[in-house]
Amino acid sequence: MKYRMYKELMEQPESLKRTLKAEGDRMSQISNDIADCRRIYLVGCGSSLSTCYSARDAVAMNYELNIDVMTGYEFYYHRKIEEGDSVVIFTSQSGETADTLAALRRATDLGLKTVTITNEPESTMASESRSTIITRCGREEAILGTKTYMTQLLALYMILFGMHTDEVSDGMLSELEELPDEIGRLLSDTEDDCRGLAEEHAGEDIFYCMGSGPNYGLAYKLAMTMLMEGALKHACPLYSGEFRHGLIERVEKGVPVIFLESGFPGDELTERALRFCESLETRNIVFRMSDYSDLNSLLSPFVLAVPLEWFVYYLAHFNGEDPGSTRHIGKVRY
Ligand SMILES: N[C@@H]1[C@@H](O)[C@H](O)[C@@H](COP(=O)(O)O)O[C@@H]1O
Repeated sequence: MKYRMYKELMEQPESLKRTLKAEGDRMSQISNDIADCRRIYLVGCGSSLSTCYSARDAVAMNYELNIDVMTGYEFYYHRKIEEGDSVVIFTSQSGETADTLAALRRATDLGLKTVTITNEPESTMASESRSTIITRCGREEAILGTKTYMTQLLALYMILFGMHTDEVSDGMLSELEELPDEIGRLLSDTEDDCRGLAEEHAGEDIFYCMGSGPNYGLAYKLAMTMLMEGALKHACPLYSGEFRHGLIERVEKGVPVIFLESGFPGDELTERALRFCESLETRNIVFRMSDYSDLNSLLSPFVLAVPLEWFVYYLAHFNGEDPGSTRHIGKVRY
């Protein structure tokens, strides 16, 4: 049986391709416009917030930029927001989320440069923001965000790496162009294995999800939207380095822990946590970038998202749930 989300998953390569084509020039124009900004705020909620974490952490591994990530209401209520040479980049697939919209209005009141990355050209945020990037996904129904996640992340990487002119950014910008094909390949190559993995773990109630560097953002998305919203499972995200400050006391034989590993410096801690978990015989599920793609490891939040999407899709299926549906909150209204 195929749920509606299936089609949206399959549309990810085309959405990436269309977004690159239609918005590539505007993204590099924004990179130039904000190149001298002293501080960059990245603001979003849920799946959109996760793209902010990943982009910040990918950039931080290469450049010294002042980037703060905040949820919509955090930005709204934060007493001190640096004014002057600051830019606020908002991510909201609907362009209507109340939290993020409140933050946009505060940024506008403060006279800050604002950029909104959204999938809805007619949304309130698109009309109130100084600049906009429109991700070209067509309507997305799945609560957890699939193609809008991929394209938002693409836009953030394009803008933030595009602020630099050196080998790292040139390499990154050209590898981003390869993503549509790579994501297409992964969609067909990983479905069967991840379906099997989901069947094996269908009865679990909770998953701990950890990653380091740019994979933390993906671990956050995995727990908050993919597992909790999509598969209706309990889930908890954490930075790998935080393992020994809480979870270490809770892991025991049989507890499922998902590890995202991409060979980042911080993955030394991911590996250490994995070895500890192995010694306790927890149920470890490991997603390694090197098993899936030869692209730059900084692109692992795109690459690993695909097997995770299949895992979550089938986890919901084996529990009799529609992975794209919602019980309470509803897809943000348009
Ligand atoms: N249930 C949805 C999440 O899945 C989504 O990530 C978030 C942000 O939505 P948007 O990206 O439209 O601002 O809103 C709701 O909480």
